[in-house]
Amino acid sequence: MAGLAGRFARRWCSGLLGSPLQVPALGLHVLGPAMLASQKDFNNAVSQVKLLKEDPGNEVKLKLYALYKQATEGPCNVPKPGMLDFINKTKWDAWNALGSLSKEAARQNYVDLVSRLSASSESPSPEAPAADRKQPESDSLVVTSEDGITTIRLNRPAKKNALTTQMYHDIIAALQAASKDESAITVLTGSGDYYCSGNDLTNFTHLPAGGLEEMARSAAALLRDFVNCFIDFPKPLVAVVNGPAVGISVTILGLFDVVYATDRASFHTPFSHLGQSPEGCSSYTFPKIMGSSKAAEMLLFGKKLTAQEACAQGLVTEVFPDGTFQKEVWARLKAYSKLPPNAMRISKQIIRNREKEKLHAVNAEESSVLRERWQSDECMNAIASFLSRKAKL
Ligand SMILES: CCCCC/C=C/CC(=O)SCCNC(=O)CCNC(=O)[C@H](O)C(C)(C)COP(=O)(O)OP(=O)(O)OC[C@H]1O[C@@H](n2cnc3c(N)ncnc32)[C@H](O)[C@@H]1OP(=O)(O)O
Repeated sequence: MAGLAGRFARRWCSGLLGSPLQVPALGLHVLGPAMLASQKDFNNAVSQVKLLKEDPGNEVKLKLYALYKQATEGPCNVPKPGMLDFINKTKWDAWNALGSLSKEAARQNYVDLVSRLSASSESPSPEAPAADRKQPESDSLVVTSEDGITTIRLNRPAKKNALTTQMYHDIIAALQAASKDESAITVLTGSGDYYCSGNDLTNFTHLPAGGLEEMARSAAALLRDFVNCFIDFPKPLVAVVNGPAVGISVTILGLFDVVYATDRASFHTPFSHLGQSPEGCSSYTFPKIMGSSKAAEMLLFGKKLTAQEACAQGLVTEVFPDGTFQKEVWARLKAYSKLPPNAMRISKQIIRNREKEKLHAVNAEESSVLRERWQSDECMNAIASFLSRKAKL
């Protein structure tokens, strides 16, 4: 069996390497004619592929192959190979998946992909920023791609990774980019001793010209967009909870596929203490995950769970000793990231899709209730109290 698999792998690789290489069906650029790559750029890219220092892997080679065919011959125009002709059928599927993409757009996507591959194979950093991704506006978020994993890291350790308004925008952009990049898995984690202390409470102190009402309106709109990105995220989404988690960083865990936590982590949703109400679809996901009374204890009374308790309630997938947490979790994720990405994406779709409509409705309702809450005396007093250092949760 192993011999057969080895022969298959060798044939598969040489089959692809023998052909000019190529983009994801996802992430194809739709560009105006003025921005498209010339034939010369394309020819250069075809030559460049042969000079790549590292083997880009079969997935990428397949993309290169499909884009090359589309760019040179147009939409797939040959009969589908038989079921048992694995290699040619896979190549045909990849080409056929490009549908009616124009030759010019395929050429551009091929050139872009090769340029990303060349840049990453020249990068000296073991955890290089994804070359095709616009980096976040501030240093408070760091996005990297390596080994088939895109990692979105909250990077404000001095403030326990509290989420500023800019960070919400940057996370939205990072998730949108990750949904289209070549990684198989996306991870959210934190720098320093905390995973995240939730919404930065000073966000509420930057009052716009329209006053409190306008602040609440725009925060509710941003919250809704932010949570929608998690609901719609198409690839496996993993939380690597490296320390305590508070507020919205806890509630959105119900929208992740897998949650790994250090035994130092805790999970705290002190909404009533803050005069606020649940968000991140937790009013729906938490009762489903842990039952209504356990969910009520967390969401109404702000009961803080230890990592072990959160795991027993089903909010956390697995807890690791803090000393080996990073090593164990990343080794496991690297192994998972080698699994066929399309199979994982499709399986996630089957698991999640029937819930999506419901989750969007819940998100809309929670955001609208919070819009009112943020204008309440209870909420204003709690935030003033935190800011004046009278209260710590
Ligand atoms: C678009 C808008 C969407 C809004 C969505 C709504 C979400 C709801 C929520 O997320 S509710 C949860 C809000 N979070 C909190 O209430 C946590 C507040 N923080 C604390 O209680 C504590 O800081 C702590 C328990 C997280 C950590 O305590 P510790 O004693 O270990 O550390 P410090 O308090 O000294 O914190 C270090 C500095 O970090 C600042 N900081 C921590 N968390 C926040 C935060 N959420 N908002 C603002 N600032 C925060 C803290 O003030 C310290 O700053 P300093 O060094 O300048 O004093």
